[in-house]
Amino acid sequence: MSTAAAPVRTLDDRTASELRLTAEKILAEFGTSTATPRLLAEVAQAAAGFGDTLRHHCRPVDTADGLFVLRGLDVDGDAIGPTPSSWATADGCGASFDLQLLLLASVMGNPLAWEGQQDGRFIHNIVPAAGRESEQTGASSTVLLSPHTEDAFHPGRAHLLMLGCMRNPDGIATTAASIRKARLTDEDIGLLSRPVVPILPDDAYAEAQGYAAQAPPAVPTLFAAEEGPTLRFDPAYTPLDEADEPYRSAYGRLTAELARVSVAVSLSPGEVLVVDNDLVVHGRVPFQARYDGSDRWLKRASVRVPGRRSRPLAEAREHGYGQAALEAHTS
Ligand SMILES: O=C(O)CCC(=O)C(=O)O
Ligand SMILES: [Fe+2]
Repeated sequence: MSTAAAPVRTLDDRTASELRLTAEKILAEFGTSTATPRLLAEVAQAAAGFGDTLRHHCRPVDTADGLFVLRGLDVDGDAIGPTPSSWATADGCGASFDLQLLLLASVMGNPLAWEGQQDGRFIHNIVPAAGRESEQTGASSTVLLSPHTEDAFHPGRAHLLMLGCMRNPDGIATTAASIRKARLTDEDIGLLSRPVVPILPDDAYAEAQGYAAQAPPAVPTLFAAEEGPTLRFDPAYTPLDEADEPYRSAYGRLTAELARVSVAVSLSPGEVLVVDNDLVVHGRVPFQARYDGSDRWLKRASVRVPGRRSRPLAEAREHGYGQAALEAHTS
């Protein structure tokens, strides 16, 4: 893994304060960042009114890195208060940043929420939680969070994943590996483009894991989209032992290639990592949680980009394990 510099887009002070003031005006009106229909309508309207500079910074990922870091947002480490001890107790914490992320997400596309994850919230809190150290979810810490496509089990998963940093005192890195940088033989690409094994719901979705109405659909790992290859990859939740040997070894070579091209992005407060979820798998290096209010704290938003054709059409027939993605704005 390298720490090669990720592409950076820096908001100038004026644009950053316009974003912050807009968020704070909405907060003052509603008194909370809880996404009610009225608040979402106001967010959509405000997002549509932003000028060209902000819009330009929110343009699609445009390099083979498959990601960029947006800089210039302001996070006041004292004002945000202590890091919450779990997502469930994070309501109202960092509310201005929640709304700034929601506004940015609304400029980039349509923010997504899941009924079954973090109670349907549009902005998730990623904090280490006691007792969950070794899970493969955002709440873990002592284990490597293996590289994965976000919500890979679902056809309605995000096109873009945004990770905004509130606090990261030990500089713990998010890892990111782009399929556009990986080198694979045509034979491996052919093998991995066939639907052979399913991707099961991850541990953040207890209800979906109990879904038994229909069998899990086999899905391809790689897809040749018009603009280049895309991937759907979550080895921790892929029953690879159901696949034949040639497939398993091709999968192993893909895993090794992703490790080879992986970069480490250590976010500082106010930085937002934007990852193209069709190009890049992300993860996190292990760390020791403190559980004293000073822990690493990220905010996460998921975005659908209307009209994008980066995925197999057959995904439209998947059941999604009974999970529904909720879109913030009717488009
Ligand atoms: O904590 C991180 O850096 C990434 C965690 C993660 O995979 C996520 O929030 O989706
Ligand atoms: Fe993730």
